[in-house]
Amino acid sequence: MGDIKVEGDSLLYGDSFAVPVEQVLAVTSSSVLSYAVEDPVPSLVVTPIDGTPTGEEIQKYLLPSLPSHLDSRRSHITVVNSSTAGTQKGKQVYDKLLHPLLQTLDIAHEYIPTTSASTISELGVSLSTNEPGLPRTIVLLSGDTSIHELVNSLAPISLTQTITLALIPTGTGNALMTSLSRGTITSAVFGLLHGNPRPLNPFYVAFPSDSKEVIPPTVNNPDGKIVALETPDSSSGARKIFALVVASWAIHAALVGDSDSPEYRKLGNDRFKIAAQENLARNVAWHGPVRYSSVQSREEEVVEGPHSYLLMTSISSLEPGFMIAPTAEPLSGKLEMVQMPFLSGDEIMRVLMLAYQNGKHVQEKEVMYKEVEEVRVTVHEEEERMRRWCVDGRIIIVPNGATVAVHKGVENIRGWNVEVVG
Ligand SMILES: Nc1ncnc2c1ncn2[C@@H]1O[C@H](COP(=O)(O)OP(=O)(O)OP(=O)(O)O)[C@@H](O)[C@H]1O
Repeated sequence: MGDIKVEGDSLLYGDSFAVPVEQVLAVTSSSVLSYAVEDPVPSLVVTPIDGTPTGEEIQKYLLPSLPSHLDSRRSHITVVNSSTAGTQKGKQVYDKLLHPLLQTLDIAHEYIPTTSASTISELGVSLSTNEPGLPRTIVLLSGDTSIHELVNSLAPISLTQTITLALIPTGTGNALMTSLSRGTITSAVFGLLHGNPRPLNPFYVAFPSDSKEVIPPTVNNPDGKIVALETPDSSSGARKIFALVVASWAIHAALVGDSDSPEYRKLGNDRFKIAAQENLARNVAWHGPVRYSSVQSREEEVVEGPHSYLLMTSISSLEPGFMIAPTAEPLSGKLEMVQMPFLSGDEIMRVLMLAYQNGKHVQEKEVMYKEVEEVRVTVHEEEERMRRWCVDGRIIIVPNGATVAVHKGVENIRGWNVEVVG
């Protein structure tokens, strides 16, 4: 028996123990749940207590009852581990931290480790064919690509259902969770326990029905392939892809596309850098009018081009330090557009390097930076490589003369309300 309280940087329980507060995950009526810093993943530590929480500072750690999304009587909880994500530590995160945590809190759940590149999409599809029952909570141990795949595999439904996603960043990039200040595994687990679900509000890109998708090389298919672009609502005309991070055309899409091609893959980790250098050295311009309605004016304006750079995003930093859209607010539904006219490779590089200085590039006269409702681009390019778009890393090729529309965030995804807890 004794008081349990926060003093300075420690959580104290009588004379028995002290835990650094940043390692505390939760204080329940019978235990302190914290983690031990271990390589390569933290592990759960459960310390039984029989004391009274005291003081204001301890409030944020208290877990008097389970939130609805973690209460297995009120939600169907599935943990999915994207096995190949990042450095493949998802299984250890589950074994050492998440599974013991869920067990200690008596949270019944199913566990699905991915066994192929289609496991996540299959889960997404199955959600609409299952009888509607309890609301679904999906804890996803993954990077951004898996989140994109899950959201984009949801089939249309007529009666709205809600899915709560709890994202634990085990991928290479983790741009979405980093932008939500939950970029570490333990901060995300803290968010899972104490955070409230908020709408994901993904923006979307509508491609014409005769667009194609580049499927990157895999072990079984080392050359990759190009297929017709299909989405779950393909029958209704335009192909809508929901985006969590980025949609781009021009040099950004070109270098992402090149770096994923079989030739560049052989270059290993340097491939993105080399693709960037080579694209900058080409000094080519992309042609086609960019029509946009800014939130400020709400009227359609046109930039005729030619262009070097066009990127739309809902998050501020695509990678740590690279602040491409300084005023972006993740989950807000807001969409920012960054455009540059045709510039030399050296100029593009100079301007983009300013993004590493807290997004200073937006003050340059060459950069157009706007919060937009919608951007419509009509692509006029003969060469296929100039008609490539990038959506969250996927490469889509549009026909010459096609118009691509990028629309700000929406709450409803083909009938689904997808929320993120954190
Ligand atoms: N067992 C598996 N075999 C083949 N592909 C898999 C398997 N498990 C997952 N995948 C695929 O690998 C990709 C992993 O993407 P994920 O976003 O989780 O990690 P990442 O690519 O390392 O991170 P980021 O997208 O943030 O850079 C997804 O496309 C997923 O479907």
